[in-house]
Amino acid sequence: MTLDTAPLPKVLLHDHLDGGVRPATVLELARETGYTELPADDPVALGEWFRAAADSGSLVRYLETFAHTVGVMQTADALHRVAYECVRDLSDDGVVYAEVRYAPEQHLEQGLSLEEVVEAVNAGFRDGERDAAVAGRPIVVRALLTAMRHAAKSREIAELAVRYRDDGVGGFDIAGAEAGYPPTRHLDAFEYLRRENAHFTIHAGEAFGLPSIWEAIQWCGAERLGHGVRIVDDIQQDVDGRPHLGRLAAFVRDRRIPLEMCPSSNVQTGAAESIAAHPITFLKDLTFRVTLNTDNRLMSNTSMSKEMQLLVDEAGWSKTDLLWVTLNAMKSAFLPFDQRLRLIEDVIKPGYR
Ligand SMILES: O=c1[nH]cnc2c1ncn2[C@H]1C[C@H](O)[C@@H](CO)O1
Ligand SMILES: [Zn+2]
Repeated sequence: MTLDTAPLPKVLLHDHLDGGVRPATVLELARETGYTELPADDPVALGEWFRAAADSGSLVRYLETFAHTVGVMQTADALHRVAYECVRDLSDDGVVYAEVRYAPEQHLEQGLSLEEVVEAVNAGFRDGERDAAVAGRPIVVRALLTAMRHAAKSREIAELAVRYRDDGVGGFDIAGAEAGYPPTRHLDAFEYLRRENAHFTIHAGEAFGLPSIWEAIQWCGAERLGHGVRIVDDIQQDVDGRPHLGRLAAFVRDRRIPLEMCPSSNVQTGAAESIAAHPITFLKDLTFRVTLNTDNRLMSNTSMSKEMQLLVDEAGWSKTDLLWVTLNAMKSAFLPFDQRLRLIEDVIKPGYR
């Protein structure tokens, strides 16, 4: 029997605002804001350009494509529009809770302050939530503020995340090229966040392996891992195929550290060979706290429904597996416990019955 993933309630913890802009919106904003660098001039061709360019097998080249979305997201109106459309697109896809991240420091080119960036995005999220509810597809959205790991603004962005924590911001993250930029470069930001009882996740174990995951958890105190796929390097299989977890993998599983896994993105950057061979299935079978995510809907031409469908069609996932990752994600959200529980009992479980 085929399984239609479209109607299932979904929870999304790892989605980049600047990686999910509609192609038609990129074109319109480029026209409005005078951005002249776009590599195509119709929405279909532009969408295809992003997907193909991101299909590079390298995280560094994959990240180069963001110049064109960040380039058109430099005004309050543009940020509001992109945030609003993001919420509407996610809710139309059946997402009931989402954490959407972006790097405020990348949106200052035309004179916005960090606060103005956050407030424009927040306003777009709130308007999107309101209209989605009116349309009968309620969704809760929180922002995660990202600092770029090659830059030196992480402490400032961490303070920004704390300042807005009661106003739509769920937590903090670091992203960007991983090799050469270990998370401990930003230890100061993470220590500050811990003292402030604030939430944070770290992109780790995507383009670089176990040392990055180990630093993120044991030095920086990450609550969740962005990707974390390379944790499989710490799991050996004996001749009978029985898995043996190393100390770090065992720690990640025993502590229930959530892995924000993004299968299509990983195939594009070369972190996984295929959807069928993606470690998410192996780790799910080993009962790691796996979650399923989109990463960049534009660059991967994907959605939560598509990521779910790919796992069903190419990796043998069942509806029970999809419910499991959805509950894992809701349990791991940077949202107060009572609100998580309410979404689980009132929305997610009924939606899978
Ligand atoms: O998968 C990723 N790994 C590391 N960095 C990423 C990934 N996807 C997006 N980014 C970067 C590029 C964006 O401009 C930035 C903020 O969303 O985060
Ligand atoms: Zn990411």
